[in-house]
Amino acid sequence: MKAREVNFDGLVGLTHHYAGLSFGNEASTKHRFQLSNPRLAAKQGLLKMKALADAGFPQAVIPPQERPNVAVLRQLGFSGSDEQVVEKAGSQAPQLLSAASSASSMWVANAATVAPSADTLDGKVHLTVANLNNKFHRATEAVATERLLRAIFPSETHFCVHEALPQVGMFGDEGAANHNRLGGDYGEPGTQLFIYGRDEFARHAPSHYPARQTLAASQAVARLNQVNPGQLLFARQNPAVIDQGVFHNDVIAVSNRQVLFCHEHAFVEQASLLACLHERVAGFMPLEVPESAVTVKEVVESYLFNSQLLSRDDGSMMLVLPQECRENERVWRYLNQLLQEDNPISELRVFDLRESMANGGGPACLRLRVVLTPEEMCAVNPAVMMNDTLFNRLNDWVDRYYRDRLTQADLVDPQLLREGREALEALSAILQLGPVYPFQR
Ligand SMILES: NCCC[C@H](NC(=O)CCC(=O)O)C(=O)O
Repeated sequence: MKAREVNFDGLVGLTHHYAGLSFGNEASTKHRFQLSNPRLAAKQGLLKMKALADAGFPQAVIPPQERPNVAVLRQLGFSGSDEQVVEKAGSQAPQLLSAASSASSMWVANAATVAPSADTLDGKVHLTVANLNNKFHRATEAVATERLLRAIFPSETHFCVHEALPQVGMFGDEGAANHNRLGGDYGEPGTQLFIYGRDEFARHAPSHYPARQTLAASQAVARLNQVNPGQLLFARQNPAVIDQGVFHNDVIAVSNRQVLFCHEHAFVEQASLLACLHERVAGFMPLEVPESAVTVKEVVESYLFNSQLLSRDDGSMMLVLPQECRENERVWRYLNQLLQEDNPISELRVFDLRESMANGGGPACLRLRVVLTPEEMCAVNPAVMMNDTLFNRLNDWVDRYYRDRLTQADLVDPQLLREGREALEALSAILQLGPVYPFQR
């Protein structure tokens, strides 16, 4: 039995809403204050998980975090009972209540950077939690993410979960969204390609939008994860595309095994990076999309590269795309042409993820890839693995607890806080997580 890639998808939380919190992420800015539908959002995500599990791709789920985050509001000076804290924040600083209520932990590609055991010096699977330092609402995820990952990967024989890097801009780290692994079979040592947008020492940075990932952070993550130094590469994302809304590398590139599917403007000195990958990766196959076929603007609108490239046993690959790709004529034409060409991609699969997409999160943002050997797989908390039973239970759970409309103004409702806690109490039992949530302690 060989190692397999397991996709862990974030389950959308009960307070999913559009607050325009992410400067540099154009979808977030564009949909600020629009009406959201948390129930639909959670169901759209669950349907993707179920469909991929049914198609034979190992699939698991990562639960949402407790929101509103009362502790962080207390840290900002709001006081009284939990309900009073929320009420005061809502009336005095609604934007802070929004940040403390964001369901952004759903985008688990930003939860951590993972190193499979085939790549590490101690032969364990390493996961370094991302500090998400660039955005306040996201930086508050790190502590709870660590706790959740420990509940999902409890075995210290097989797994090593590292706390996030220091919370400072110099070490801004956004996790797996800026990390690619290339190679042959999943269980063989791979080449880990870390992508950064900012190098504080060299003063490389875009001019308009922030670059969230730094080189210093990527290097620290590689050290913590004990990646064999011979398997490491660091490359810089093109600052011009960050300024066009490519706030994470997974908005402009996706890799799987020997394939790197990316735009021609994705990286600085792209030709030499690809030449280096040709030397390192046996059978390396770059699929570079030219600007003449799909512009960077169209990339950002359609999320073409925020797709999942999944391997079948016969070596062929399926590309999992958001429906926005089908709705863009030029993108869809390019994709159908790609299917005809000589490459492993043999199927396109489209999902409606509109609720998440409107905040800038596509199929790839919603999943964290973890390569596991059969033995490591057995050491994962089995209750998080997606199957018919879990799918039905989670759907019922969503029906029972989630609202179907939410605006920023609703966040102040103390009933939402109570609903959330009741729901997470039930969820932690379904997923056998133990008392992971702050209100349970
Ligand atoms: N990988 C996709 C991450 C999307 C996420 N969006 C947000 O947080 C938007 C939240 C809001 O604006 O309500 C981000 O930008 O980090």
